[in-house]
Amino acid sequence: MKTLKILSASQTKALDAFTIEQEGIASVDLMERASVAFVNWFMQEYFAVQQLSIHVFCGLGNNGGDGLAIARLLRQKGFKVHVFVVEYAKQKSVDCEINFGKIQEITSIQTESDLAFLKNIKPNEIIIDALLGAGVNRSVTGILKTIIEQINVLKATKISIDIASGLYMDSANLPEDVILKPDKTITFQLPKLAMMLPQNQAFVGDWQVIDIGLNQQFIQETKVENYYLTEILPEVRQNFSHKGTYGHSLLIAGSRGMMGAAILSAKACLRSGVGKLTCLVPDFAYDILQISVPEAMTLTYPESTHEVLSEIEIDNFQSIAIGPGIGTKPEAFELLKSTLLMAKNKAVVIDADALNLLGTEKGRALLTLLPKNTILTPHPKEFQKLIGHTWKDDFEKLNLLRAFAEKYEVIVVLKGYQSAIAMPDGDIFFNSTGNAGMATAGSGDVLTGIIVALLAQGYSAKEAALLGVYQHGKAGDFAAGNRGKMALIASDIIENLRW
Ligand SMILES: NC(=O)C1=CN([C@@H]2O[C@H](COP(=O)(O)OP(=O)(O)OC[C@H]3O[C@@H](n4cnc5c(N)ncnc54)[C@H](O)[C@@H]3O)[C@@H](O)[C@H]2O)[C@H](O)CC1
Ligand SMILES: [K+]
Repeated sequence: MKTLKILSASQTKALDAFTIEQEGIASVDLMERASVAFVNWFMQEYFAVQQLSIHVFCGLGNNGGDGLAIARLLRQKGFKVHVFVVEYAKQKSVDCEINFGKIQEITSIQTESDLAFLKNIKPNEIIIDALLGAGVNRSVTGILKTIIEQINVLKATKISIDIASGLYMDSANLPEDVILKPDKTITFQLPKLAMMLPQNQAFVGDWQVIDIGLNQQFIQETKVENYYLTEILPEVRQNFSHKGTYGHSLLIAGSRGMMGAAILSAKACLRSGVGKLTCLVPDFAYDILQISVPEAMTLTYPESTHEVLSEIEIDNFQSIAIGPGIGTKPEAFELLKSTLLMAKNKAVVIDADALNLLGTEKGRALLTLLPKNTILTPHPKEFQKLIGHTWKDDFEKLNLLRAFAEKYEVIVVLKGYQSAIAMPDGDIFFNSTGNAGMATAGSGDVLTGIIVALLAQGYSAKEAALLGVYQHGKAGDFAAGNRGKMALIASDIIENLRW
């Protein structure tokens, strides 16, 4: 498994300082290294547009220093670069001052009347935002606020250095804060927590990490609770294996009008390496299941009663998933309750309607029945129901997610772009795969099928959740590559699973 740690602002500062000390270099040399890394990225991306104007906006701290160094380096490469230094305070940081001294042709901006030139910036030109970086510690005001507001309405491509100016890297901004809205953020060394959260979408754009060679040992030894998951691969399948090696899943899914959910989950499960799958569905759906998913076995229960599970040999199964399409009628509640009572010590996945049922007054009383390390896969609305209230911002949502996983000793996959996967030990992993095409009916049912299959094969709950979410996203990315995000349907995710 490969991850990038997400450090806090103070840890990032300490990493910076440690690298400087350890390598015996001056901080301005680290600034140069970061700027060279940015320019190398920029050359690959924009080499073809060398004749276009680039407008670099610099503040007075080290982010501004980066901007000045980048402007100098881009000019050396032959780009047409205009440099603006916004004099919002009296003093520059030491390294900003040094880079200020190394560059000519700077436009100084002190008042709002200096901003008339902004309207001459054309839509096909590039703006580099080096006004404020990781050092931002208060709401932006005055001339900085005005210039950010005016840059935000320009159509030019905006690229933020390290982080958008005005955005806090590890805490919530005020709703009224003015923050630069970049098309891209090129961040140094490690991703920042702010970049993981939906509320910051407009202030992040597409983000990318560039390596500036900060000290790896320090990163390794730094304790964090947030990670960005960049890769996780399945284990190799053994030559002398048979279907018994890979476990037997029980999938409890489907109801009248929602059998598709059961079928999608079942197919995804079978495409994810499970040895055997049994689907438990209402009696009317027997033929539907048998015809749609011939690889699965089918058990049924009378649609109208909740006396469902008494005949099931629960010990035959290594993993159980419940939820997709089961509906929220009282019978479904009884089905969920009896499943949980039987499933002690089992590897369990809870999704969709099962989450909606748990998210009722009566349902929340069942939370203590969840076997340790149960995997719950809510989207934000379902999670809100589970905890019984909403949150004021995404940072609070993350704290609630962590607290819930710790309290009930479960794993919670909060679905969405960069899904957050919370572990019982308090760690949260953000997924790097997936795309907006996957925001479509049935996508979650597919994820449930994948995860329950991995559990049956003996992956730990943590591995199954991480591997399942990652590969689900990867399949979605292949699918989007084949036919575009808008055309993507949940079945395409199943078709594009590659293990
Ligand atoms: N990560 C690294 O190892 C490296 C980072 N570099 C760059 O350095 C910045 C962080 O620099 P810093 O000087 O700490 O902060 P800023 O430039 O973001 O802030 C400047 C200055 O402004 C003050 N300030 C904070 N908030 C406001 C505000 N709302 N309005 C006005 N002024 C504000 C604050 O007190 C600061 O003193 C990082 O992002 C990277 O771009 C290195 O160059 C390379 C190594
Ligand atoms: K910036």
